[in-house]
Amino acid sequence: MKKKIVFVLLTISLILSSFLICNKYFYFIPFKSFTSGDIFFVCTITLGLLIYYIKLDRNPQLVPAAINSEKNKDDNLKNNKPDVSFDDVAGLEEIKEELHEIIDFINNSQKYKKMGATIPKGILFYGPPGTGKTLLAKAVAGETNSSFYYASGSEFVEKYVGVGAKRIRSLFEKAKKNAPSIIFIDEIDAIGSKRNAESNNEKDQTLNQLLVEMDGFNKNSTIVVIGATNRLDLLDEALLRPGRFDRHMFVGNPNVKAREDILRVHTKNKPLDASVKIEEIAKKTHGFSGAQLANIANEAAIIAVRNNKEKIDINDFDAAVERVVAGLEVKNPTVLLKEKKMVAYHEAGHALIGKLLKVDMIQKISIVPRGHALGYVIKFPDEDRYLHTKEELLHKIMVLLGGRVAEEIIFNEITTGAKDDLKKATEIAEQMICDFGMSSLGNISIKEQYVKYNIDKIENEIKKIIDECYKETSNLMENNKEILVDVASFLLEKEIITGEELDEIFNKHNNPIKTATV
Ligand SMILES: Nc1ncnc2c1ncn2[C@@H]1O[C@H](COP(=O)(O)OP(=O)(O)OP(=O)(O)O)[C@@H](O)[C@H]1O
Ligand SMILES: [Zn+2]
Repeated sequence: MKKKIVFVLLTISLILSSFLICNKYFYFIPFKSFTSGDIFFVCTITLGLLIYYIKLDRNPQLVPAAINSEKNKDDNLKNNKPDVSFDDVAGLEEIKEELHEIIDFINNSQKYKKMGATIPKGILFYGPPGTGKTLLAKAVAGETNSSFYYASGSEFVEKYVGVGAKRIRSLFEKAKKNAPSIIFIDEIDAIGSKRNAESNNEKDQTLNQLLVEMDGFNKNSTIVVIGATNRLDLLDEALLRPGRFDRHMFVGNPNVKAREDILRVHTKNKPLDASVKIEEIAKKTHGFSGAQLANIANEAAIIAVRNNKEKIDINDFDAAVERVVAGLEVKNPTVLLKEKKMVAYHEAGHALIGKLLKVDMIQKISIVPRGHALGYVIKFPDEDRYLHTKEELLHKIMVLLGGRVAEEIIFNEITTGAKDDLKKATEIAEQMICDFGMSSLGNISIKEQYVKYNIDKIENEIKKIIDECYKETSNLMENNKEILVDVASFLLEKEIITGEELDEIFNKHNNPIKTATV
């Protein structure tokens, strides 16, 4: 507002001073009586207004644009009472159990207040993306008939000092007005990451404001703030202190039972053919997040519609899983014959080592290009595993190296196709050294901040592990070269090979030699 008034005054004085100058030097009529002193006076005022206007422009709280954008962002905060209950959240039983207490606090807050108990203010959900953190927060709001305010941490990150803090303030004001409320702040690490000497002032102010708000509320109104992050380790200690986000709940990827439940929730309203066995799909989707499973159910329905089917059958689900794993099938790919051969051997290399070392169950190998991949192996572990031995990790690395080793053994040439394999293999080796104490550096864990001081030693160790695995993989593959050739030839001809067909090829060769000594 202030800026607008200044702008109008500035415009008037600019017009007036231009008019007076023109009047003096070009002698328009009728204001010949103005003196140079008058002109100087008006010009000085104009200049003063101009300087004031420019200064105002640099002050963020008063910039119309900033206020405007804030308004828009506030409008994005969904002020509603979500129609989501715990029945919509599959799996995550322990978390739901813990949240029941919070729900009771909100639903019967007077009972607790009478006893002098304070209601928990902040809950932190952490874990990988797509695991249902937002869904859980909405369900808490749904179960307590609370207003739900969604905000993403990145919305508060602004260039101008004070804008983020102001936004936090207005978010809490709204929540208080409509209490009971659940405020959900996704990606809270965007504002709540550890403060250090290089921190920027704006982020610190925003975080401080959040802390102040959290310390101040709940005397009379019932508000629970739920934060979500993929990285708990990045958060500032101040945020995790008692009275703030002091309840931490890990929301992880679902196990086989939970995957089954999630698939059931998302196929509830879909017509399924008798061929669809949800528990089988759950077994084949190890490592998938809830969001990916929801996506699979939806994709399967879309594929069934495209094929003019009345019901969704197992083929639609298989195609949907494949699409989520490997991306869209590339129609009419222009892959050269030599490239195709390379890809066939590369994928056969992964499959051969995988089967020999019994790492995961191979469901399908394909050299039909999808997404960025020219070929791929779809596999799933026998069971959900939480512990891995050193040997198992080394075997995983060997399977990843299997593609490149096959290229080298057959073509005496290596390709760029192993890029992702090498990245994953290196990551496993690095974890073995820095997290699991499984290298010659000893039974130690190397914290992230100390990695840079030990980088040479770590790189040496990584190289040692990868080189050894590579050598073992080469030996294993040389010893079973015939199986490799058979699998690759089958792939070249048919482009796709199923788990059963792979078993048949293996069964033809009586004694695969499994001399991996790592
Ligand atoms: N446990 C679950 N039960 C049912 N559906 C789920 C579950 N987990 C995820 N989903 C589905 O996945 C979608 C995305 O999940 P959500 O947005 O809650 O994940 P998130 O953990 O908040 O992800 P991000 O960290 O990326 O924000 C949900 O809308 C829901 O359809
Ligand atoms: Zn590969």
